[in-house]
Amino acid sequence: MAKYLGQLLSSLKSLSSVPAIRAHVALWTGSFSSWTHTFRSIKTLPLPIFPKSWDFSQPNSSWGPEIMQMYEHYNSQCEVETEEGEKKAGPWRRLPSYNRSLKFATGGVYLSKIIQSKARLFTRNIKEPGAAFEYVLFVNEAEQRCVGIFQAGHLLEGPPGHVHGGAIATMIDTVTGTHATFLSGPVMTAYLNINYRSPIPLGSTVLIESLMDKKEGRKTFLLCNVTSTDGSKLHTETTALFVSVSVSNLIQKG
Ligand SMILES: CCCCC/C=C\C/C=C\C/C=C\C/C=C\CCCC(=O)SCCNC(=O)CCNC(=O)[C@H](O)C(C)(C)COP(=O)(O)OP(=O)(O)OC[C@H]1O[C@@H](n2cnc3c(N)ncnc32)[C@H](O)[C@@H]1OP(=O)(O)O
Repeated sequence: MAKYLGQLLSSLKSLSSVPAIRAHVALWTGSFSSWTHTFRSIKTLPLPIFPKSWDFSQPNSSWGPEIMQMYEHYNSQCEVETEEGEKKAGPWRRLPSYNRSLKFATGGVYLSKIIQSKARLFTRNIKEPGAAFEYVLFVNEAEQRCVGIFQAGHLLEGPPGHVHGGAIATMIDTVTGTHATFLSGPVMTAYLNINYRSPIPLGSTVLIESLMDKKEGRKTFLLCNVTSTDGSKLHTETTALFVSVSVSNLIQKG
């Protein structure tokens, strides 16, 4: 087990220099900037994972005008132009999103003994575009903020015509969990304290904003609001705690 885990982690680290998957890998291996700094010198690498994986955080035909408008708003701030007309990274970064975990480590080592080959990320396992969770996440490192733009599909109904509270909690966990991982490396949700203030109409798009509250040792505390996209309507307020974990302990427990 230790041997496989070592291969997995070294594979994750090396993949940090492949731009298309850098953000995804960083979520599993620690803070983005520290890894890019450490592995900046690696130029050519094998591509053992996600060779054909679909990045679900890009627009599809089911996206309505509201989610598209919000997507454009943040995406346009991912790359900005200097006064000299040169392009450079902007304050926001779009996070890619895949429906599966690692399958192969460097050198083609098959990881099915560690990660079930049929495992799929809960929010990305319904194939019909627009039917369930349509969302995209952006992170702002300087401001320690993360936002999710979420369009709720018809399969997420709870109260008639409105989104199920569990589906809302899932999206809050997704945004805050990703944010906490970005800030602190591998974490587990210890609690989500959610106050539901007003229902979310099915089919609508909402903004999920996660803010860093404080860090105390292994504990990362976050605040998260779900609002209408113009900010005029508050749907939920959440306080969340994530606890840093060692990946090897987690796998051994499982
Ligand atoms: C390798 C993990 C990778 C996780 C990856 C996460 C995100 C990945 C990013 C991108 C992937 C894409 C999407 C992600 C989408 C969603 C993210 C999902 C995240 C989850 O959905 S994850 C599943 C639900 N989650 C659980 O299944 C946790 C079950 N649970 C446990 O596994 C343990 O319970 C644990 C680990 C939480 C702590 O256990 P432990 O033994 O490591 O540490 P310990 O108990 O000593 O606590 C240390 C200090 O935290 C305080 N503390 C602990 N719990 C507290 C509580 N509830 N309230 C107040 N304080 C609490 C203690 O009081 C102490 O505080 P102090 O140090 O001050 O004394």
